[in-house]
Amino acid sequence: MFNVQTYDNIPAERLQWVSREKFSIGPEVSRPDAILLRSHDLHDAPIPATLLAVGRAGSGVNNIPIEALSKRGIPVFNAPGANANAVKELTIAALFLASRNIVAAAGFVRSLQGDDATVQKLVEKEKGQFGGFELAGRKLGVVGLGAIGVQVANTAIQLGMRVYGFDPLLTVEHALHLSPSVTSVGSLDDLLTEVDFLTLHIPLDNDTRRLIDGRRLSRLNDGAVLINFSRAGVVEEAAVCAALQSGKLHAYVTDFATRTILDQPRAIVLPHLGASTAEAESNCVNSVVESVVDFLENGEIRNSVNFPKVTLPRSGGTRLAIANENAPGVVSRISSALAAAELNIENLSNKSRDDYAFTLVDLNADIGPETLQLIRSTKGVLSARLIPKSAGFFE
Ligand SMILES: NC(=O)c1ccc[n+]([C@@H]2O[C@H](COP(=O)([O-])OP(=O)(O)OC[C@H]3O[C@@H](n4cnc5c(N)ncnc54)[C@H](O)[C@@H]3O)[C@@H](O)[C@H]2O)c1
Ligand SMILES: O=C(O)CC[C@@H](O)C(=O)O
Repeated sequence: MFNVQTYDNIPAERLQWVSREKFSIGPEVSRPDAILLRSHDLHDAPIPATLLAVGRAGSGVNNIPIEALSKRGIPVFNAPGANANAVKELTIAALFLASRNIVAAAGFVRSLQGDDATVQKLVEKEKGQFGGFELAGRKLGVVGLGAIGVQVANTAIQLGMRVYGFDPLLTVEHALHLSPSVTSVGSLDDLLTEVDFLTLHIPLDNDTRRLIDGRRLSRLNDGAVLINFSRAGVVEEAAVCAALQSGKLHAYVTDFATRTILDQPRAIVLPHLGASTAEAESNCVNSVVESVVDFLENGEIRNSVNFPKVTLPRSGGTRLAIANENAPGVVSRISSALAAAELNIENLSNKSRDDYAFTLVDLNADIGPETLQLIRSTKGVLSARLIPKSAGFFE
C-alpha cells in the first residue's frame, strides 16, 4: 500500500480510477510515499523521510524545492501541456478585456441607478470613455513558446494579429506546432520594440525573475498591454505600476493578485484562474497521477522535471530503482555490489539529465536487506528502493 498525501483540494472524484487497495489517498494521509499538489508551497516544509515522489497537477513547479528533492533522489513530476488550452483561452480573453475596456465598462453599467430611460440615457452619454481598439493588425509578442505560448501565438494569428515569439530554449516539439506565420525573434529586447501587446508564458526561475523590468517596459510601444499568466515574480512590480501610471502601459492583465497591483486602477487582476476549468483540472490530475503511480509501482520516470525519462519493461523479477549522481563510476559500483551478493542483472537502464541520473535494475533473484543497504551507501547513490514483483497498476 502506498500513501499519497494531497493538498489544494484535489477532488477525490478525480482520483476514482486509482486502486484504493494499493493507494491510500487524501489530505489526512501521513507518512507519504508521494505528495500530490497544485500551488501549495512546499519550500518551507520539512521533506518527509518516507517521501519518494512529488506530483504537481499543473505546469509550474516554483512552489516545490526541486534542488533539495533532487539531492535526496526524489523525482518531481508535472503535467506538461495538460492545462495549456485553459490558459490559452483565458489569455485570449485577456486581450479582449484590455482592448475593449470590458471590466471597467461592465462595472460602470452595473453601478447605474434609475429606471430604463435613465440608464439608457447614461449609457449613451458615457460609453465614449470605454471605447477600445481592435486586435486585428495589432502586434503581439509572446515570451515563452512552450505548451501555452505556442497555442496563444497560433490563436492570435487566427484573430488577425501579427505575432512575434521569443524562446531561446524552444523545443523541436513545440516548434513543430508553431504556426509558420509567427515571426521568431532572436532577442527579447528586439521583440519588445515591435509590440503593442506582450504576453508572458515562461516558468518562474532564477533566470526569469523580474525579467520584465523598467528598462524592458520602456521598449514597448506607448499604450501597450502587458498580460501575465506566468507568475507574479516574472515582472518587476514597481516598474509595472510606474508604467501604468505614466500611460506607457494601457493595461496590465494578471492572474496574480498582490496588494500593490490591486491598487492600480488599470490593472485587471484575476484570482489565479488560468487552469481552473473542469477539463484542465481533470487532465492535470490524470496525467500526473499516472506518472506518480507508474513511478511508485514500477520505478519508471515520465514527465519529471528533475530526473530523466527512464522506462524498462518488467521482466517479472525484483527491480531496484536507484537515483544517483550523474558521475563516472556510479553504475559500475552498483553492479559490483550486486555481483558481490551473487545477484545477476537481467536488464538495466540508466539515463542521465544534468547532474542527476536514474537507474533501473532487474534482478534474477530476491535482494536482501544488507545488499539494499550496501547499494544505498554506495558513493553517488542518492536513493534506492526495491520494487517487488508486481502485476497491473490500475484496476
Ligand atoms: N495562470 C495559471 O493558472 C497557469 C497555468 C499553467 C501554467 N502557468 C505558468 O505558465 C508557465 C508556462 O507554462 P507552460 O505549460 O507553457 O510551460 P512549458 O514548459 O511548456 O513552456 C515554458 C517555455 O518557456 C520557455 N522559456 C524559459 N525561459 C525563458 C526565457 N527566459 N525567455 C523566453 N522563454 C523562456 C521554455 O523554453 C519553454 O518553452 C508555467 O511555468 C507556469 O508558471 C500558469
Ligand atoms: O493549479 C492551479 O490552479 C494553477 C496551476 C498553474 O499555475 C500551473 O502552473 O499549472
